[in-house]
Amino acid sequence: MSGIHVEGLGKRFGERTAVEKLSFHVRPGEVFGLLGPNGAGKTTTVRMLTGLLSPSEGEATVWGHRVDRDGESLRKVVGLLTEQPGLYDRLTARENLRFFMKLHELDESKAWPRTQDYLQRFGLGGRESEPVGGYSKGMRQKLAIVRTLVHDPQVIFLDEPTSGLDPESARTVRDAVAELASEGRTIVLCSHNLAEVERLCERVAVVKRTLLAIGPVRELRRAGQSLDVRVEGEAERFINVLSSLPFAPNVLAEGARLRVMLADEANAPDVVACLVGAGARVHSAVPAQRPLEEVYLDLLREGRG
Ligand SMILES: Nc1ncnc2c1ncn2[C@@H]1O[C@H](COP(=O)(O)OP(=O)(O)OP(=O)(O)O)[C@@H](O)[C@H]1O
Repeated sequence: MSGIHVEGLGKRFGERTAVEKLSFHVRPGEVFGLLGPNGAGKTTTVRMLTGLLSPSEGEATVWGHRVDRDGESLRKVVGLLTEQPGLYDRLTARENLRFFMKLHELDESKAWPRTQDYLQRFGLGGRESEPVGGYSKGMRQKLAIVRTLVHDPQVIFLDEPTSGLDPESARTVRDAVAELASEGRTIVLCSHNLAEVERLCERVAVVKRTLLAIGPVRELRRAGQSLDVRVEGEAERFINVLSSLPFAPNVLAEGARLRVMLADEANAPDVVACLVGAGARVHSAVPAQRPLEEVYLDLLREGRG
């Protein structure tokens, strides 16, 4: 069974419940975003899914390996980039990578060419013999990602992979993430950078101890949709007629544009018909997606308590 299957997963630390009744699936080759505020249980979830913590309840399989009992085989198929890169400053990049190859009991003659290919792609080619202590933050992060790939894992968990990177390095890392997914690997991305999540992830789960929402980014952004309408002349004069529609939408006007908030997208044609009936010349009417950040903050507000 490929991909990730999580069913009713939970973790308690003494009196504190860090994760509760979490269920979701991640498909092979998918980049899946795990979002949530500080302390929401993302790291705890990732630690359970990589075999570092045992769940208090529920079940999960990662690429067919049960997280609660197949620890050894699980570690062969998962790669984990934690917030702290965990590299040895006094060792060179090559020595660091060799060390992790040994930990994974890999045949270095096979693992090294593949690893070197990633070093090249990440712009670290030719710097392998330098001590990591002299690397910039971006170089360290990229090396840390290469380190998570030494054993050619099918599933990769990335915790804040671009935090602290300059825009150019962040972009290299993002391109690399997309490329890893295109190779058929499954990627779980924990990030507070919603623009990055929007760019990379097909689907996201928003968690706060438990699951608040899950779905394709596009669909989440469509929830509570609004319609952007461009009319001829000042749009303000149509506010009253639209507000008196039976479903009483909230309407904002700015110049020739109207933003009409709709609870149900099926009402969009009624809005256009009403405007035309009131004498408006409608140039365009397009559904507007809300920024993921707005959707996310609303979900957290609703899920409070
Ligand atoms: N080993 C532990 N012992 C006790 N409590 C813990 C332990 N690990 C995590 N917790 C608690 O579990 C909750 C979830 O923490 P977790 O680190 O999983 O959140 P997070 O979503 O990763 O947060 P952040 O975005 O800040 O990294 C927090 O209340 C945290 O204090």
